[in-house]
Amino acid sequence: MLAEPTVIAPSPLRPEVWSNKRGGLCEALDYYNAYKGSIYTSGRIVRGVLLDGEADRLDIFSAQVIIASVGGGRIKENGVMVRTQDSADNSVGIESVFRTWEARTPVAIIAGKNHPKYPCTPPAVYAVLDFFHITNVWKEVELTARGQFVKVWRIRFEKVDLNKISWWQPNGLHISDASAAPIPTVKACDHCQVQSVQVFSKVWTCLNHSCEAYYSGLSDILARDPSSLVYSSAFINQRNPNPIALGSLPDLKPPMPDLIALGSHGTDLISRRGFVCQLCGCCNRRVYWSHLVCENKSCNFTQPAQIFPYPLAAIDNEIQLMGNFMARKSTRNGVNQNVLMGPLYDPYASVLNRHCLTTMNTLDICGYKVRQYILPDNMGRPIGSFTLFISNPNINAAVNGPTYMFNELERADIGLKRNTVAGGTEQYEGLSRHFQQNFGAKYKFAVSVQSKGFSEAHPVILMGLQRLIWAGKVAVDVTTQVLAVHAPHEHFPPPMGNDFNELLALGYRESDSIRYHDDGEKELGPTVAALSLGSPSTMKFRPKKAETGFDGIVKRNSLGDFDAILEVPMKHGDMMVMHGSRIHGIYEHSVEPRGERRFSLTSRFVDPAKMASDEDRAAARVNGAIPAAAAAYAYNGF
Ligand SMILES: O=C(O)CCC(=O)C(=O)O
Ligand SMILES: [Fe+2]
Repeated sequence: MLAEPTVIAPSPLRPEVWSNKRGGLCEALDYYNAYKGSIYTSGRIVRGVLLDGEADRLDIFSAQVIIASVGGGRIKENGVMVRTQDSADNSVGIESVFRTWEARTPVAIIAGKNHPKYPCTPPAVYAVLDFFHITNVWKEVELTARGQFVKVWRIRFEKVDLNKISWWQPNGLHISDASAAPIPTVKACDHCQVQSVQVFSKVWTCLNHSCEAYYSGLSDILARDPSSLVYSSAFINQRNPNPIALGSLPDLKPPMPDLIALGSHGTDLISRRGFVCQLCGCCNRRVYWSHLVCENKSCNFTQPAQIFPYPLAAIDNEIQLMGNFMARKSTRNGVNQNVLMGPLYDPYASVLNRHCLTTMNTLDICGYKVRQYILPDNMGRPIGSFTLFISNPNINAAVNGPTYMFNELERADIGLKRNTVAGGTEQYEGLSRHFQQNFGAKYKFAVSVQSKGFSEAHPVILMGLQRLIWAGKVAVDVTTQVLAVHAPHEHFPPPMGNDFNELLALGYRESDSIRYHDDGEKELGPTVAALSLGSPSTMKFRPKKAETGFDGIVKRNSLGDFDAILEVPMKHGDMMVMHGSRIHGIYEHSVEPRGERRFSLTSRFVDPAKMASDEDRAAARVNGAIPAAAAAYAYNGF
């Protein structure tokens, strides 16, 4: 049983580093990047340990010594986690603990607010204590709340810097001179000859759990009164020689990264890390594209992010690499091998399932190479089209063209931010990987995205909107004509109908991507168009898992998901149009940027008549109205 929490006073000292969000720790601290579990390892060495509600009766949380348990299966019983199994000797966690003990490297310890032995009022959900070194690791027998005996690993940590007052217990026992500390009894076992320290107050026992004499002398106490087993004060108060030079410790409170010195251009991985606020110590995630903002509501730290222009030569290089990747893939998939397939020969896609994609079309429209793929249902009936407008250097370099738009978006702050993913509490709140800002009518994406009216949008948004309206209409016209000749069918979607009244701007940094999803929200018109700016990406389609009609036509992977049936590159200046609402019932799509700075502008028609509230309808009318200023950017392909 865990001890009843007692009323404890706040400490007069504050932690240097803290967070109310697990994601804040993980994004800001190199020594704790684990979203799950209590141990963070890298290179198979423990860098950080998080101690929270799952503490045991014998765990110790004192000013300079921490004793914690690791491993063992637990289940939740009456709201409390109860151990049900012995801790394994060969788990990755315990092996890393032994390796760390041997390597004598520092371990940062973080206290969670639910630790039952917190010696002061927890100042935050998570508060970093300090760096510790491991002094002992041993296996103990513990009586669980279920009345079962299980074996658990215990680790004794000692603070590295014994001269620093511990904020969590400033009045606790601080021993600064190891030679002044008591020395616990150490004895060799008569049976196995292995030396064990006397950990318990009552009696010495052999702690070698593979020895027959393990726990000898304790079985009586365990059977009669296990709660009388407590640690010996000499064992707790001992101070071991510190193996770590203070000057070699990493920063407990890392400084703001010097991105210029690191050679960062501003959207690479090194620049995406969160940061520890130098004013208040809060661990922050990188939430905004163009700013660093402290997430502590009572702190006002904010700083513009350093994002330098991304050279077009770098984008060309990324296109080259993507081309190599896709060529290898298309050779493997046989996409370009089988010339006999005639009209299905496609030198562009790296995945193309010929049994699935029955019609394909290549056209020249206003300088764009336009490729169209018809998507079928599982009976082979066309349900929609995917049209790609492939741009070229002339189109990209034109006045108000893609290169101008890209450069403007690099400089402007259009409000891009990561939004919270539904479901989590504040403590475990998840953020989308990429950055978003919606314009026009409200669009409920997987996450709820803030929306601005087109009248307050940056001119680039209006330029994008005009281009997408043009591409949408052309793609729908081509689809209609092609199908009237080749595959007239009642299942095919109706024409576009309404102009777009919504535009979602997305920003992707290095290694961001958007996982498989559909754009099938019920309020949406049948057409979705997107303009790609900057780094290239690949877009994939696959039938949804439940579409069993595709079995035998499309392979499934080990998770049971279908393989992609189509994968195409989208490069700087390219546009794509998905037409046909049923596409989103049957298929899902994903986008994987293959470079370090990409913006996409996607437009849809969100039908006010299908919105949930009058308020949303009114907002859609106001925000979705295209302002007169947009006329300056009207686009007809040239
Ligand atoms: O980034 C893109 O090009 C498309 C993103 C997408 O699929 C979406 O916004 O739904
Ligand atoms: Fe999408």
